[in-house]
Order: sequence, then structure tokens, then C-alpha cells
Amino acid sequence: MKGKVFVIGLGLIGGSLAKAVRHAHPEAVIIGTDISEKNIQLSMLLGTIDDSVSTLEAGACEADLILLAVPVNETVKILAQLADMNLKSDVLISDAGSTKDTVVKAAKPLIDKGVAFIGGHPMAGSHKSGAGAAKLHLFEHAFYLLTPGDSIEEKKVERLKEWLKGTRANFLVVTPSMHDKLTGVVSHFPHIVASGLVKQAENYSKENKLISRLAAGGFRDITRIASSSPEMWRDILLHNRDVLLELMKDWLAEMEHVKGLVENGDSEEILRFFADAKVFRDDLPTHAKGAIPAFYDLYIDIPDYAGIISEITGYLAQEGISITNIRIIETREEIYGVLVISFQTDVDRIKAADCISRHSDYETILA
Ligand SMILES: NC(=O)C1=CN([C@@H]2O[C@H](COP(=O)(O)OP(=O)(O)OC[C@H]3O[C@@H](n4cnc5c(N)ncnc54)[C@H](O)[C@@H]3O)[C@@H](O)[C@H]2O)C=CC1
Ligand SMILES: O=C(O)C(=O)Cc1ccc(O)cc1
Repeated sequence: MKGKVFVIGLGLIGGSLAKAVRHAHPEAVIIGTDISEKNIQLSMLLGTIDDSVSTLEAGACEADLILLAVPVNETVKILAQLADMNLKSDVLISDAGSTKDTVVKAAKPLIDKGVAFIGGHPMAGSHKSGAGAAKLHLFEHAFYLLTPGDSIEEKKVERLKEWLKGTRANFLVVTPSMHDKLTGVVSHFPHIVASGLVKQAENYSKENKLISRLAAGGFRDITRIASSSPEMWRDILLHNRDVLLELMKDWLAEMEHVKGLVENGDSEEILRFFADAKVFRDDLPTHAKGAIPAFYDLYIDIPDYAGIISEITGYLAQEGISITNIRIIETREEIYGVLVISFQTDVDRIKAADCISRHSDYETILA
């Protein structure tokens, strides 16, 4: 598609959307803006955008598609500013914010003027932020929730999907309140719990320094999302307030229940608590990307000698397999260490296991 695309917020999500739009529509011109000069410069340098503008008006009034990818409180403010501008009559506006109810309400003045605003939320991302973390394939196979509202014609929703087809995401239309409930349960509330677990460990680490060292394995994995942008998560909590307060109430009741079971030594009910959770967890789909994207981990039993990591990453590099993270979870003298390499997709992980088995006799485990 030809036209001008204006991306507001050139961080992880804005940059990734810009890359996906460029990939599918090489003839489109992509203009960006950000309050961070560093993110603008980096986006220009990486070719994520063709040009930048220093005012919202300069980019918005010329645009055929405006994508907002800033923290949700900023989204609400920018939507109010856009409503006072002379935009193109057939402009499409969408956002990528993690909450939708307050955002869609903030778009009402635009919608009342006849401007097509379609709320959006690509349900993939990472704990990383900024222009340097943006990736073309970030949203591949992920859900991409859209909240168009009744007044938006179907053909405009289709036009937005066409613009965003380079994401290779699975679009799903929901209402804003349904969106906030669903993401509250599977993304926002788990984030609060992850950060709460980290804070608890931090408190105990004041008593015993061993805590940090012991937390380096599984604890680190289950709390990965606590390393995300605090500003972004502050806004999510403020904008999904009612849903999160309800979930907190339910959670506290559940914890009270478990506390009672432990106090009473109720072995049967404790077993049922874990068994019920295991049944639901084991039944979750493994192939779709969910709200909290997985990183596909490959465990490799490696001998503990200097150069082993570059040997293995060398094999992967030879075959063009890119990795997102690498770490060793166990190295003791004379005992094999375990190298954990994370990949963006399961396909890459399988290719990597095959590649390593062909080049070495190290055992690989797809956990
Ligand atoms: N990080 C993630 O995994 C996901 C984030 N989201 C949502 O996407 C949005 C963007 O998040 P990220 O890209 O992760 O954050 P980020 O921190 O990587 O990028 C946000 C960018 O917006 C810029 N910015 C902030 N206020 C601005 C303003 N008033 N005008 C122009 N630029 C401004 C920042 O300087 C930054 O470069 C948020 O609403 C977030 O809730 C949605 C899906 C996943
Ligand atoms: O890092 C992770 O796994 C995330 O949790 C990413 C994420 C963050 C915010 C969203 O609205 C959706 C996905």
C-alpha cells in the first residue's frame, strides 16, 4: 500500500510495528516521532523510519495511518491533541497500548468528528524497551486484539489489518472491556505477582545474601517480566484499575485459602490445589503465542571449558539461527554445565537443536 505512516513512540513496539509495515509495504513512507532524541536517531540509523518530525502536527496532518506506541497515559493525552488537528479525512488511527477501555474513551472526540480510530494491542513483546529492541518478527503468530467500536465500518478494520499484515499476527476483534478483563487476568495481574515475588526476595536478601545467588535459576525465569519498563506498567495499572482491584481481591482470597490449608496441614487439599493447577496448566496450548510471550529455551549439556559458548554460538551463526538470550545455569568443577539458549520461535529452537546435534555430541533438551 502507498501512503504516509506516522509512528508516535519509537520504542520496542512502535519500532517493531514500523518494521512490519515497511516489510509488507515497501512503497509506504514511514515518519516517526518520540520524546527521546536517542530513540529517533537510532530508528533513523537502523532504517526503521524514513524521516522524523519534531511536532505531532507535522507528522499527523500528512498521515494516512497514525500508530501510537507510547505508554497508555501518553496515548490518552495524544488522542486529545489529535482531535484538535486538521487530519486527512480518511486517516486511520490505531494504538498499541496494553489497555483499551480508557484509550477508546479518550478517542471519542476523534470518533465524533468522523475520524476512524481502532484500538489495537499486539499481544507480544518483551521485557526490553527502546528502539534498539525493535524486531520485524516480534508479533509473528501472536494475537493482535482490535477494539473497533460500533461506528467503525468493517472496510476500515480490513484496511488497518492490511496495513499491519507484515506483523503476521492473528487479529481478533473484542470489546474494550472484554480486552481489559482478559489481559488483566493473563498479563497485567501476573506482572504484579512477578514484581511482588522479586520484592519479597529482595527483602529477604537483606537478611541473607545467598538469596540472590539461589534466585538465579527458575526464580529468574518466572520473574523475567519484572524487568520491564516501570513507566509502562505504572500506566497499565492506573488504566486497568477496576479489573485489577477485582483480581487482587480474588487473589488475596485464594492466598488466604492456601494459608489456611498450610496452617491446618490439610494434605489432601494442598495436593488438590497443585493438582488442579497442573491440569489447567498442562492443557494450555503450546503452539500459539499467548499474552505473555514465551521464549523458546533450549537446554544444552556442555562440558565446562573455555570457548564452549563461542563454539556453540558459532555453529548457530553458521546456519543463520539467531538467538535472543544465552546463559549458563549450572557450572561446577568437573560437572557438566547447562547452557540455556532462548529463541524467538519454536522453529528456530528446533533448527538449533538439530544444528548442535550435527556439529557435536552435546545433548540438547527442548524443555
Ligand atoms: N513492551 C511490551 O512488551 C508491550 C507493550 N505494549 C504497549 O505498547 C506501548 C509502548 O510500549 P513499548 O514500546 O514497550 O515501550 P518503550 O519504552 O520501548 O517505547 C515507548 C516509547 O514512547 C516514547 N514516548 C513516551 N511518551 C511519548 C510522547 N508523549 N510522545 C512521543 N513519544 C513518547 C518513549 O520515549 C519510548 O521511546 C505501551 O502502551 C505498552 O503498554 C503492547 C504490547 C507489548
Ligand atoms: O515480556 C513479556 O513476556 C510480556 O509480558 C510482554 C507484554 C507486555 C505487555 C503487553 O501488553 C503484552 C505483552
